Order: sequence, then C-alpha cells, then structure tokens
Amino acid sequence: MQIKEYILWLWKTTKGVRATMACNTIFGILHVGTSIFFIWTSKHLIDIATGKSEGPFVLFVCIIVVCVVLQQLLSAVIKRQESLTETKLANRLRHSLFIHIMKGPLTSSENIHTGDIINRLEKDVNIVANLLSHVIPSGCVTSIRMFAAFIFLLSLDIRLAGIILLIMPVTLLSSKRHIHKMRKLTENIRITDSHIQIYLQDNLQHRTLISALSATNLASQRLFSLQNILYRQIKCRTDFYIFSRTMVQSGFAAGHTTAFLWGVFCLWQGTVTFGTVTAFIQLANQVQQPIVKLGNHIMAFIHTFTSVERLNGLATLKTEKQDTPIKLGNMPGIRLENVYFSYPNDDRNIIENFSHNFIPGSLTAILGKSGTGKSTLLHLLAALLIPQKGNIILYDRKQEAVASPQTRCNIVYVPQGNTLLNGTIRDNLLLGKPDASDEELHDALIVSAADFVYELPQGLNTPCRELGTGLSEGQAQRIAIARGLLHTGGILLLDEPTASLDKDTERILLDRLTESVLDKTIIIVTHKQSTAQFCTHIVNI
Ligand SMILES: Nc1ncnc2c1ncn2[C@@H]1O[C@H](COP(=O)(O)OP(=O)(O)OP(=O)(O)O)[C@@H](O)[C@H]1O
Repeated sequence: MQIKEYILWLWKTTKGVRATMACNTIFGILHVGTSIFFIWTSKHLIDIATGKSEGPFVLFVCIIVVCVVLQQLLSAVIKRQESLTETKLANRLRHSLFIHIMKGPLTSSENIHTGDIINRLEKDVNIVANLLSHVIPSGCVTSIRMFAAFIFLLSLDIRLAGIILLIMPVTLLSSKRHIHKMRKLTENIRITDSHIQIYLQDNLQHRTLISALSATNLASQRLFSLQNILYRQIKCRTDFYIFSRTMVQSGFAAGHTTAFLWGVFCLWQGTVTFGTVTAFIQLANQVQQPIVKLGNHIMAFIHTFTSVERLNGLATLKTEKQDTPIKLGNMPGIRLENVYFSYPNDDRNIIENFSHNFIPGSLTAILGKSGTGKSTLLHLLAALLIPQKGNIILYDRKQEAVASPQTRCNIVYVPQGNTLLNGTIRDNLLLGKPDASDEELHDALIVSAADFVYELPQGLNTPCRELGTGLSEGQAQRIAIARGLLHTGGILLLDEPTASLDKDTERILLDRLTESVLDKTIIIVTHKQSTAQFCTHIVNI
C-alpha cells in the first residue's frame, strides 16, 4: 500500500466522526492558547514583582488562575471526547468489516483463518481507532503548540529562538529508511500475533480432543515457541525504537541545556529580564514535550500502516451483489444443466458435466463416496458457490431464475454437523424465523424429532454453549433441522441429517419429514441406504 492510499483509507474511515475530530483539535488549540497566554501573563507578573515593569498585579494573578482552571477543564473535555470518538470509530469500523465479511461469498474469506479475522477486527481496529481519535488530532495540536511557542520565543529573543531550531532531530524518525524498517518489524509482529490467536482459538476449541490425544504438553510447547518468536520480534522493534528515540531525545537535551545556559548567561549580562528567562524556560518545555510526543506520534503512524493494510485485506474481500430477492412459488423445482465446478486454485473439476432436474415436491437422496462433491453440490444449489460452466435454474409454474444470492430466499440449508450458536435453544430456533410463536417452534421441533427439548429441565430455554456443548451431536443436528424448517423457502437442503442418529430416531425423523413437509422440495445428502430408502428419487455422484 502506498502512503497516498493509506491516507485516503484513513480519511474514508473518519466518515461520520470528522466533525468530532475537528472539535477535539479546536479544544486542543484552545488549550495551547491558554498555555501560551499563561506564560505571557507569568512573564509580566514576575517583571512587576521584581520591579522591572509596572501593571495591575491582582488582575494578572486572576488571569493566571483563570488560565489554570481553563486548562484543566479543556484537558478533561479533550480526554472525554477522544475516548468517545475512539469507541465510535472502532465500533463503526468493526461493524462495517463484520457485515462485509458476512456478505461475502463462501470462497472469499475462507483462506483467512477465523482467528486471524478476529485478531484483525480486535487489535488492528483498535490501533487504527487510536490513531484517528487520539494521535492525529493530538499531532496537529502538538505541531501548533511547537509553532506558537517558537513564534513567542522569537518575539522574546531571536537568538534563543535560533537555539531551539537546533533541537529538531525528530526529522530522523521520519526518514524513508527508518519508516521502512519500522513497517517491516511491525508487520512481522502483527502476523505472529495473529498466529498466536489462531493457535489459541484452535486449541481451546478442541481442548477435549487435545486432552484425549494426551497432547497438552505438545500444545503448550508450540504455544511457548510462538510466544518466543513474538518476544524476539518485539524486542528487536523495541531496541530499534529506543535507539532512535534516544538519539532524538539526546539531541533535544543538548539543545535544551544550551538554551538554558544561554538564557542564564544573558540574565547575568543583564540583556534580558528575569521574567523573560522564566518565560523562556517554560517555552522551551512547551517545545520539549511536543517533540517527544511528535516522535511517538510518528511511530504510531508507522505502526498503523500494517494495521491498515491488514484491515484493507478484509475490506477488499469480494462481496455478493445485494439485489432484490427473487421469491418463487411454494414448491419450486431446481434444474442443473451441464454444471462444472472447481475451487479456486484447484484444477480438479469437483462437479463435472452434472445435469439433473429436482422436480417440485420431490424428495431426493444424493449418494456418493466421501469427497465426491455432495456438499459442494448443495453449496451450488444454495448459490453459496457459483459454477464455472453450466446452469442452475430454480423454477415454478410461472417463472425461472438462475441460482444466485437473489434466489437464496427459496432455499433452506441445514449444513452437516453441529451448527448451533451460543444462546438458548429458543434463540437458535428464532434465527430461522424471528417472529415464530411457541406453537410454531413446537411444531418444527416435533417434525424434526427434536421433541426431547421439552423433557430438558429448562426446555426451550436450555442454553447451547459453545459449539452446542451440553447437547449430543444428534440432538444438536435435529434442533438445527427444526431451525431450518421454520425458515421460509420451498427447497430444503439437508446435509447428512441422519449421520449421528440411531436407526429408530432416523426413521421417526424421516417419517415425520415425509408426512409433514408437503410443501417443499427436499434434497438430502447421505451415506446411508436406510435414509435413501425414504426418498422418491436417488442421485449418485
Ligand atoms: N473450500 C474448499 N476449497 C478447496 N477444495 C475443497 C473445498 N471444500 C471441499 N473441497 C474439495 O472438494 C471435494 C469435495 O468435497 P465435498 O465436501 O463436497 O465432498 P463430500 O462428497 O460432501 O464429502 P463427505 O461425504 O466426506 O462429506 C473434496 O475433494 C475436497 O477436498
């Protein structure tokens, strides 16, 4: 990413909070104004006190008190505003990226591990939000503070101001080589950090398996070595940063000391007043703090490059076109004509010249060896994948439509395995139909042979913990079928719905499905002949 694109990306991200950011900057400038005014007043006050000039002593004391109170008030307002802007920015950015990823086609984000996505949405978003809400407004104010202090110094004594110019080695930090090296170091750190998050997520999610394989020690060693890599990378960046920072600060310290000694010398010579020297020392501080701050801001700006690149990687993932859904009649059919499909970066045709007509109201079993492409076929029917060649057409008596995200409203897809989300059984069912009544929930649970729910102590309010923990695989699958049945859509796709069921439960489920679901075209992927026997059609792939 080029610096221009980086800045443009940041600019776009500030949409909606630009006014607040501008306000924060204005408050910061007011803070600078009061600081400079404070210094000017204190100079005069000291000159009046030491008899070098005349003026209203009490008025100057009052002005100083007002300046101090104003500074405290402004600091409090700035802190509050910065914190609120940061949260707002982070929420907006996280929300828009979340929606973007969720709307993407199946193949768009699957090369990025969920752990990495979460790491980006958490840490990189926070880094960017901090830069925009805090670093940039503060950088503007800091530069103005330096400039104002310098002009004031110039008005006091041109020679003292000249000395201040010597203490600007901060430019070292913005040299091209320096930026390039910091970017590289930060990039490596963020990648390793993501690897650790992926590793933690995988291992924690599969901790039962890891224990069963007695691989806890191995898991611990691997985590330790990943953490060691991160430690070394952070150490390397910290050393480099501390070295640059020390160079900058040493330059400043030398300039500051020279300036101070020069001021004392002028006082000794009687060429400046005591008030001027006090003002000078305060102004030198007004320059010192900003220089240190500016150095940190430049670092934060460089660190954020990597985060912006990582977030841009998510923001540029493909999305599906969001057009008006095409709703077909109650019981549509679906026709495949010479369909070819292969996954990206894989030359193999998983689906090759496949044709079949799933007629309205039919109940079809798709049989085939493991890995032959049965789940892929369901994904194609649901338009979660798009074929390279051939047509997939949904139709009813009146119209036809090529399978696309727009036709997905006609599809109810129940994937393989446990797909329950964190929440209660009721929450999971309502995902299928948010306004479903208890009676509708009851009917769907009966048809999917999941009436065991009513025997659980908490019934519909039973919590489904992570990945449906607390329920058996077969129970979770039947609740997922009930959820699918609640969803509107005339084509029901079931991927291995009976895989975890005993013979009796399998029969009850299929009996009830065939008796009650009369308004849907049903397609079942299965390995079991016993399931296929219930179907009106069989397709082998
Ligand atoms: N996201 C993917 N990217 C690349 N290749 C994939 C992807 N998903 C599946 N495949 C490949 O596509 C082939 C078909 O997979 P699919 O899951 O459709 O098989 P299946 O018939 O449903 O298998 P099973 O009966 O074991 O569930 C496999 O060889 C698999 O390696």
